[in-house]
Amino acid sequence: MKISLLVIGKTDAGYFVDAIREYENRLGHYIPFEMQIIPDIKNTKNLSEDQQKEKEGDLIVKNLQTGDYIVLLDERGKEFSSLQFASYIEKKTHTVAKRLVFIIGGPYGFAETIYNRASEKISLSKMTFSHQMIRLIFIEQLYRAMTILNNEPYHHE
Ligand SMILES: C[S@@+](CC[C@H](N)C(=O)[O-])C[C@H]1O[C@@H](n2cnc3c(N)ncnc32)[C@H](O)[C@@H]1O
Repeated sequence: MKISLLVIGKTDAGYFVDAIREYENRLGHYIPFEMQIIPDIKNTKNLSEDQQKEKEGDLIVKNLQTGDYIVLLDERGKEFSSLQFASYIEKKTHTVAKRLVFIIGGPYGFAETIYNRASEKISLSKMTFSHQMIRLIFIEQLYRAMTILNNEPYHHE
């Protein structure tokens, strides 16, 4: 199984870029992982929120592959502890043959078509984070999960 994180827009703040790269590199020692970046939509001023979400949705769909298992990161999704998330990932390694694809929405979230396409929604907190910040929080949690599954002394309860 390969894990993909599909995101909209380049990470522009340098402090996020460095931290995300650090955790991406660490993750690569445990599991095939890629962050796929979909370019930002241009001229969003002329679009309604729904139109922007739909355009982003079309681009998301273009980046999906047959057989992908799709999980949306969404503040209204299911919440896990870090131990529960580790066990969730472990189970997915037995059931997902190809790509486990996590998707982070744009500034207004996801279009209805993307909600319909996904198998699950996961929340990292009831609070809302910026689409840039949630990348780092998610990648760190994924790394934490891999260290838990490998009995390494990163996570402490
Ligand atoms: C600025 S938020 C969009 C918030 C928007 N109001 C909504 O209803 O989705 C951008 C993206 O970051 C992700 N995100 C933000 N907070 C999150 C959280 N607590 N848990 C999981 N994903 C989150 C989601 O993918 C969301 O679509």
